[in-house]
Amino acid sequence: MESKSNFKAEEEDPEAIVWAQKAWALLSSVRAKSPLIQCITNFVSMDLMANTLLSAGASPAMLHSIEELPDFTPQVHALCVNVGTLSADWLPAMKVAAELAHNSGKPWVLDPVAAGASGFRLKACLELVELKPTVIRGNASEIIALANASVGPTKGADSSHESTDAVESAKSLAQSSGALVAVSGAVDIVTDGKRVVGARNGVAMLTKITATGCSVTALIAAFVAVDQSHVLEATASALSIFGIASEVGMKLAKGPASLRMHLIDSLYRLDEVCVLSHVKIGSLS
Ligand SMILES: Nc1ncnc2c1ncn2[C@@H]1O[C@H](COP(=O)(O)OP(=O)(O)O)[C@@H](O)[C@H]1O
Ligand SMILES: Cc1ncsc1CCOP(=O)(O)O
Ligand SMILES: [Mg+2]
Repeated sequence: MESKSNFKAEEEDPEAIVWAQKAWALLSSVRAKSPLIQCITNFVSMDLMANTLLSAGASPAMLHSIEELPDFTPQVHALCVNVGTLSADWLPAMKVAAELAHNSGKPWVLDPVAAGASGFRLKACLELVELKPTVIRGNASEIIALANASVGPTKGADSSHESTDAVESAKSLAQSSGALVAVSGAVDIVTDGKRVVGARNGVAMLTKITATGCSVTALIAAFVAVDQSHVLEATASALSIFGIASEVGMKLAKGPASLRMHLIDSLYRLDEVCVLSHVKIGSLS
């Protein structure tokens, strides 16, 4: 473990140390407050998403029955809606939950999985965007499809673009929707339509584990839940913290399956020295 005395970021880049301190403060706040995060998500991601939230200190509830929403959703600290295994019978509950969260002043985060894969999915995602998500987090292809409102050649849940290809799409989607938009990739990009911030943590092998994108979206919901007034900072910090957990986990992993395990263990064990010395967040504009 590095010692704080070896840490030179403060002398080298004052902005970097401010970001690192923010990320640590937000992770500490999630651990202290243990926000309740409702997840309406796909069948593939339920396990990893719930375990990601638990290892970060949050409290997950994978609850999607429309009959329960009026009682439950107003009580949560944030909502995560993910359309990964969308079917027509799930969409009404997603919309009702989004409206309940919005009307209760609770943040909600949209993951538009494979938004451009079909007309049905694109229309559903655009209708959800109308319901005022606090954050939209997708890969580059998903954000480009949403910003252009277009179905196109697709790799399904995976991206066929680099995150840097999607900066203008992300800015325009943020401006048109009022949401903070995050594009994941080798560089995670976060924009409110004016500011653009990049987070450069993470390992490429995350793309070989299904549902890591879904899980980092839920982690964003937990970070925004504990600091609703700084959505951009909370989103960039969640992306960076998840990336750091993967970097630490990668040192012990032999491949995707063991990285999945070490990712969760590392997220649970991250300490201040590790976070302060690993955060790589900075302005891109
Ligand atoms: N080339 C890469 N290098 C490092 N981290 C990456 C890379 N690609 C994606 N990631 C990370 O993997 C996680 C999932 O992102 P991504 O694969 O883009 O989402 P999705 O699974 O929704 O397509 C994010 O934490 C992201 O930062
Ligand atoms: C493979 C797959 N198919 C439908 S949802 C899903 C999981 C996608 O997870 P992620 O977007 O995090 O890779
Ligand atoms: Mg995804």
